[in-house]
Amino acid sequence: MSERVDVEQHRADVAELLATLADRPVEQVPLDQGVLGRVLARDVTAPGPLPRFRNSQMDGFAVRAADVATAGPGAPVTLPVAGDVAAAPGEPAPLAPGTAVRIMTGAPVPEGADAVVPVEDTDHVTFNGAAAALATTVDVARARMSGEFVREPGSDVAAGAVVLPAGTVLAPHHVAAAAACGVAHLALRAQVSVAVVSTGSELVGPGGEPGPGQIWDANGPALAAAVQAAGGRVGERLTLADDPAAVRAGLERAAAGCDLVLTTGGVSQGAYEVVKDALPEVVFRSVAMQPGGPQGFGRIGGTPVLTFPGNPVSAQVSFVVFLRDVLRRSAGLPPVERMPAVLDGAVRSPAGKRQLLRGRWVRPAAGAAAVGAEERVAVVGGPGSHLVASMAAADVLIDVPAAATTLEPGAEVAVWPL
Ligand SMILES: Nc1nc2c(c(=O)[nH]1)N[C@H]1C(S)=C(S)[C@@H](COP(=O)(O)OP(=O)(O)OC[C@H]3O[C@@H](n4cnc5c(N)ncnc54)[C@H](O)[C@@H]3O)O[C@H]1N2
Ligand code: MOO
Repeated sequence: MSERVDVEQHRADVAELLATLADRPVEQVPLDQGVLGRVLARDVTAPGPLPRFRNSQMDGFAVRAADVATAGPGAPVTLPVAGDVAAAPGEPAPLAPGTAVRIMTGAPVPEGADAVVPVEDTDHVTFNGAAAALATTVDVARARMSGEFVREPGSDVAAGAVVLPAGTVLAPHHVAAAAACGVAHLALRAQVSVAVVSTGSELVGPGGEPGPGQIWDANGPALAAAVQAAGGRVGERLTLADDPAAVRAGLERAAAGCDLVLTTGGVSQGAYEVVKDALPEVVFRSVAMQPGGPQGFGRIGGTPVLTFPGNPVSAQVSFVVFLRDVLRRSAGLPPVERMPAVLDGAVRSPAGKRQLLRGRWVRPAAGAAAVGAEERVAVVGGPGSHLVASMAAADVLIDVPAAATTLEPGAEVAVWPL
C-alpha cells in the first residue's frame, strides 16, 4: 500500500498548482450584473459632486431665511408664493426677495433661497392632494436658519473623491453609492472560471427520475454553490457516465474553456475508477484524512485539475480544506480562518488519519453568562462520508489531529467554519 500524504502537504501542493490563479485580470462589470460579493479591483471615484446640485431636504417652501427670521407660533410671516418646484427636470427661476416658492424633496433650490421651511410649519400643513392647486400665499410659523433643509452639492461626496476603495467586498449599499454617482461599471477582479464535473453512471441530475441503482447528483450542485460562495464562477457543469473515453473528451473540453477543472468520483480502488483511467497525467494519492482521503491533482493540457472523491461529504470537505481559500484569495477575499473551540462531548478517532468531523456550535442557554464563555462545539451525525443530510446541520468541521484516538469533553480543537 502506498504511503499516505499529510493534509498540509497536499494543501501546499494544490496551492502551488493553482498559484497562477492568484493574479486576476480586471474586468468592467455593469452595476446590475451580479457584482454582489465581488471585490473592487480599483477605487471608485465620484465623477462629480454628490448631491449634484443644491436641493431640498423637505417638502415645503424655499425662502430667504432673513425673510422669516421673526416668524414664530402666533406670529406668522406671510409671503406670496411665487412658484412651484418639483423633483423633475429643469432649473427654477431665482427667488425674488420677500417671496416663497413651493418646493418638493429633492427639487433644485432656487438661487437666492437659502432655507426650506417644511410644510408642517406653515398654514398649508401638507401638500397631499394639492398637486394642481398652488396657493397664492403662505403663513410661515417658524423661523429657519440659513442652510436649514438645503442639501449642498458635494455634501455627501466631493467630485473626484473616493467613494469605494479598492478591495471593497460589494454589498447593496456600495452599489447604491456607485449608482448615485453615475458610475455604471465597476472594475472587478475577473472570477476564476471552474468546470464542475460529476462522474458516475449512477447519477441523475436535479429534477431527474432515478431508476434502480441510481441516485441524484449531490456533488455537482454542491460544488457549483461552493465555487460561487468562494468568489469563483461556474464555467461549465458536466455529469459524465463511467466511460473513460467520454470522460476524457468531456474533461478536455472543460479544460479548454475554464481556468480550473474540478471532478468528483472515480478516484479510489474500484474497478471503474473512470477519472483515474482518463487522466494518466494526474497524480493520484491517498491523503491522511477522513473524509476526503483519495485525491488527485495535475493538469489537462495547461489547465489545472483537482479530483475530489465521490462521497458527497468527502467532496465538500475536500473543497473546504483544499480549494476554498485558494479561490477566495483569487477573488480578493480573505481566507476563512480556522478557530479554536472546546469539545462538548468525547470524540473517538482512528489513529493515523486526521478526522474532519461535522460539528455544531453549542450556544450558551439564553440568560447564561456568555462573558468569557468558550466557544463549544458538538459533533453532528456520524463519521460516514455519505451522511450528507447530517452535514447540512453542521456549522463547522472539527479537526481531530491524526495522532489522537480519544478526545475528552473540554479538549481544545481547531474548527473550520463552513
Ligand atoms: N477498497 C476501497 N474502497 C474505497 C476506498 C478505499 O480506499 N479502498 N476509499 C473509500 C473512500 S474514503 C471514498 S471517499 C470513496 C471515493 O470513491 P470515488 O471517488 O471513487 O467515488 P465513487 O466510487 O464514484 O463514489 C463514491 C460514493 O459516492 C457516491 N457519489 C459519487 N458521486 C456522487 C455525486 N455526484 N452525488 C452524490 N453521490 C455521489 C457514489 O454513489 C458512491 O456511493 O471510495 C471508498 N471506497
Ligand atoms: O476518505 Mo473517503 O473521502 O471518507 O469517504
